[in-house]
Amino acid sequence: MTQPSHQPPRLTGEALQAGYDTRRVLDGVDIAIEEGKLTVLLGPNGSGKSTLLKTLARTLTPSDGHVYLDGKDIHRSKTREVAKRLGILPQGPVAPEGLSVKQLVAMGRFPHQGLWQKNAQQDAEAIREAMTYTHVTEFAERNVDALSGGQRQRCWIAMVLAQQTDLILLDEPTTFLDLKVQVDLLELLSRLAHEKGRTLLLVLHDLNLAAAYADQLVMMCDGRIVTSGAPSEVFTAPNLKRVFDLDAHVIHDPESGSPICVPRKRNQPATESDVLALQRCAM
Ligand SMILES: Nc1ncnc2c1ncn2[C@@H]1O[C@H](COP(=O)(O)OP(=O)(O)OP(=O)(O)O)[C@@H](O)[C@H]1O
Repeated sequence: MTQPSHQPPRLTGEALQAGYDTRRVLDGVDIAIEEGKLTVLLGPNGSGKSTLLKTLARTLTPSDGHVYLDGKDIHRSKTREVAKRLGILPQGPVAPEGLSVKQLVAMGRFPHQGLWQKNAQQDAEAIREAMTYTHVTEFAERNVDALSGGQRQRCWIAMVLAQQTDLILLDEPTTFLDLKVQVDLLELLSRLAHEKGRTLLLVLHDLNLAAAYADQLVMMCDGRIVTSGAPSEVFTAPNLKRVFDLDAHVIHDPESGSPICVPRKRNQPATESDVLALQRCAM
């Protein structure tokens, strides 16, 4: 895939407070996304991962604090200027009705197309590459809304890749994908970071895939960052308990050394209310 032409971007958030109407979600978040690395945000449902991603990507304005992209306040920067540096795939995107896959992927090129300035050849090449990388070329002419959840997800990722930004933020990109495709996607994203120098920030729910592919893990709970660092440092049983309230053993993959969490079976005897709940399910 074409090499980005700029220096790797530096994205930082300082003392971020953000939320929705009167509801505060982020409560004083400081974060620096490492350049040319793959960083994964982990945390339980509702802990503020998407809110942080949106705030860093400029789609949500913080009530306090700042986000800096290459030293410049992102919320004071122009949309097109930011879109040339940063691409985001939000959670559960919806395509306009009747759009073909190729048209969707082509939407990723908008920051590169001025009113008077178009580079059709460069656009076509970026679209072709992104579709090849995500294995959606065979669907090119089909309507996005006629694809399966996993096929559609790959098309959205192709759109973000076609944008050819140095910084890529993806909110739960592996949703709907079967395990093999999840692994393929994470391999691709990892290559983009390590071979092409792109900076990636992902929200993932699969703890073991996150630990296997992330260079950096950022663990969140209740709108705050609890801990962050290399998986070998922070993917520990005490941290999993602290962040997810999960009782688990952490073992290590004999080949790669990556930490793996194995939830501990409780083996508790069924209570009266468990039996009643099972009976209700059987009715
Ligand atoms: N548009 C919104 N309006 C109001 N509240 C919202 C909105 N989006 C999220 N929230 C609330 O903000 C809190 C944090 O949500 P957020 O989506 O950031 O969490 P998350 O960690 O990404 O969760 P999940 O893993 O379930 O996707 C939650 O309590 C959620 O209900």
